[in-house]
Amino acid sequence: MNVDDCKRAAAHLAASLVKPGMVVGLGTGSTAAFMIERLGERVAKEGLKIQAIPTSEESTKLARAAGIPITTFADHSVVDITIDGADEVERKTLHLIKGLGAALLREKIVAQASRRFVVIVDVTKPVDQLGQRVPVPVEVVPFGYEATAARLEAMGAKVIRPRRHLTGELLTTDNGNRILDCAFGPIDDVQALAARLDGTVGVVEHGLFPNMATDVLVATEREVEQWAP
Ligand SMILES: O=C[C@H](O)[C@H](O)[C@H](O)COP(=O)(O)O
Repeated sequence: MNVDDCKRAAAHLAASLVKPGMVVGLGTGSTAAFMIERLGERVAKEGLKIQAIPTSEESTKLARAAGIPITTFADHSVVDITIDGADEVERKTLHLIKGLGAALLREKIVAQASRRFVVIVDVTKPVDQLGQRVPVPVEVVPFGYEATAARLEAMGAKVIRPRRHLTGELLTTDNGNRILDCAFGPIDDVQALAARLDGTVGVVEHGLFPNMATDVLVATEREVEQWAP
């Protein structure tokens, strides 16, 4: 199995957890895209009746193309299940880093409103310590982002600023903000760092998701392992 086959395997197992009548949070990214495609197949072939809250404009487009009915928090304050990818999963704690796809703010809003938050990853994502492989994406308001970057650097981050598209164009999130990727290196106390980022002026949200996943499905070459906190 290549990486895409692994992502698809985890995505399909997660999609099988969705039951008729559920409000479903749709994550963002390449792994979540396989799950959206699979849910679309279930809607078309089994007549599965669900309503979905996507976590990005990109996932909204995919859901519409797949024929999945969309709803909003105006009609549903609680989400039954959210299925989303991640950039790193800490093996011992199941804390996550998310947001390399710039969708972290809506992803966190939807995950926090969910009864169950199922994370789907391939075998490249688990790490011993968060921050080991990827930076922490931090969504900041455009005004004064240089000052915000300086604050983040004072907290020990090497800040790559601000994120651009591959074309070189400055990235604007779905919420009109910027992303500063903050390399902290291996993070000893994820919750303490999350609290400091929460308290930083100019920071809208960050990609640390401590104690949020209720299930992590990790696809290896041979099977999909199911981890729980
Ligand atoms: O902002 C993006 C999200 O947090 C994604 O869920 C995360 O980057 C994982 O994406 P992928 O499944 O493409 O590796």
